[in-house]
Amino acid sequence: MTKTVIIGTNHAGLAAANAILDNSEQEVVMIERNENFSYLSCGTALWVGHQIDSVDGLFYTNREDFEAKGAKVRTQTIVDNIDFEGKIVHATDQQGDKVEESYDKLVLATGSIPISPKVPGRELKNITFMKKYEEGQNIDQMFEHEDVKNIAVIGAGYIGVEMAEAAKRRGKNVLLFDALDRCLPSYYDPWFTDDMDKNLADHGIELHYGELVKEYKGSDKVEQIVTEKGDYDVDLVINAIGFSPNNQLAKDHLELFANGAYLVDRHQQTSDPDVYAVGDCATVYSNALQGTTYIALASNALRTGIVAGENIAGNPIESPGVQGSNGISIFGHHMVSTGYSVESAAKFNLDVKYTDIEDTQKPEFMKENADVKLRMVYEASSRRIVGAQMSSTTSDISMAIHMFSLAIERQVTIDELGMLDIFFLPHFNQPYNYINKAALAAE
Ligand SMILES: Cc1cc2nc3c(=O)[nH]c(=O)nc-3n(C[C@H](O)[C@H](O)[C@H](O)COP(=O)(O)OP(=O)(O)OC[C@H]3O[C@@H](n4cnc5c(N)ncnc54)[C@H](O)[C@@H]3O)c2cc1C
Ligand SMILES: NC(=O)c1ccc[n+]([C@@H]2O[C@H](COP(=O)([O-])OP(=O)(O)OC[C@H]3O[C@@H](n4cnc5c(N)ncnc54)[C@H](O)[C@@H]3O)[C@@H](O)[C@H]2O)c1
Repeated sequence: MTKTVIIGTNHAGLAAANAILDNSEQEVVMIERNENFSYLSCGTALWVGHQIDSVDGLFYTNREDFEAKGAKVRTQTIVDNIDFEGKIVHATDQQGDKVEESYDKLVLATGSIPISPKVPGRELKNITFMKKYEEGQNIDQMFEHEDVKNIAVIGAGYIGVEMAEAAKRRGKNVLLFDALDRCLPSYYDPWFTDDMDKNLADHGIELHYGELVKEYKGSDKVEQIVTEKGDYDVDLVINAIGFSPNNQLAKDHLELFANGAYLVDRHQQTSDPDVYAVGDCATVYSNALQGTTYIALASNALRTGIVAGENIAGNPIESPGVQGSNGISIFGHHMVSTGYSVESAAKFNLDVKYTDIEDTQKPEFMKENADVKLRMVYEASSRRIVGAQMSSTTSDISMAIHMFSLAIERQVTIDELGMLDIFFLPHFNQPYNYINKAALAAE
């Protein structure tokens, strides 16, 4: 019987385990450093910001679910190294005992590690990342203390903006720093982020953009951060300047992408045919770019896990690739995007054009309506869609972004969207939908 060892059992590893266990009779061993399974860090800001009542719903499965399907589960066990020649995983369990597991197939699902700003003072207390459940617990507890007043969030990407909102909702003074001149620069063009920055400022968040932290100061705990532009008193610092792939176990054995991620094919197979890599530790195929890239998202982790698991179970499916679709909702301001913005396309040497529209979802005579802002980005030569960004201050318009995700995957052109059959009913839509209008107006 084929034996598969899965290292790392968060979203990607769990998806791979389910796919193998549900589709074959194979032996599966799951090894995880943490005690808990399946923590949805995506919900941390909602929990810590007291927008949901309890953290319990942020765990969607547990070890018993996998043991019931026949898997051997080792939690609180750290994999120390792998003998790729002898096909043996070496680990240490909670008691400090050495553990060995042989394998026929290996799945690396070791995820990502938050990047630490390399500045003096970063070892001081009250400086934290926001990735693990325990870090969320710690931040939540610190927010309880009245003397923890000033919170600095470093990095105005997804985690930073969400944690800034959470801290503000808990009544803190929030200072949000980013190296670049606006929030969410990797996902949206300024036409969208200008609105989000105004939203953040209107809710009392102090924006410090284009301002790099040079030092953290304090005797035991952090007391001040020093940037090129000033010194600021702080009681807690949350670092959120991005992730890097956790490639520690196989970086000397496998082919790597430019940022260190395990390079995989469309079956999630690495340069060692018996080793698969999934989720944040691996590359993805981008349909917008039509090439390999790195995008750390839970949604990619789940899909890549399924692909690897199905292949190991004997069903040789290929990944359709990803668009990196994502979304954010801050104080009721909703933004969603897929593929590339105009700015990010330039970084990847894609020559693009774009078409914009600001409209309402429904005809003006409808009492309840939604404002919609849309930018569609298309390749200049082929006119295929390579990105879309949308926002609304009133309504959940997120479902439309999934259509753009499919359009990118299937290489639909901007001209095809002009004539796309979008139905009309005043309750839902205008006779000319905003997608049709913007596509017809494209240069
Ligand atoms: C605050 C926050 C909010 C987020 N919000 C969203 C969101 O809204 N939408 C979205 O799509 N994505 C979101 N993400 C990103 C998403 O959480 C990650 O992309 C996702 O967790 C990746 O899953 P993974 O299983 O590949 O890796 P990870 O979640 O990093 O899991 C890797 C696992 O491997 C284990 N491991 C590592 N090394 C070893 C070892 N040597 N031995 C044993 N075990 C090991 C770790 O303990 C861990 O459990 C968010 C992330 C954060 C931090
Ligand atoms: N809603 C969502 O889909 C969601 C939510 C949270 C996290 N995530 C994912 O998790 C991953 C990690 O999120 P993240 O917010 O850490 O990364 P991110 O890439 O979204 O943002 C990092 C930010 O840090 C800034 N930065 C980089 N170096 C800096 C420095 N030295 N000083 C100041 N600013 C600096 C960047 O300009 C960027 O704005 C991402 O892949 C993200 O997409 C997604």
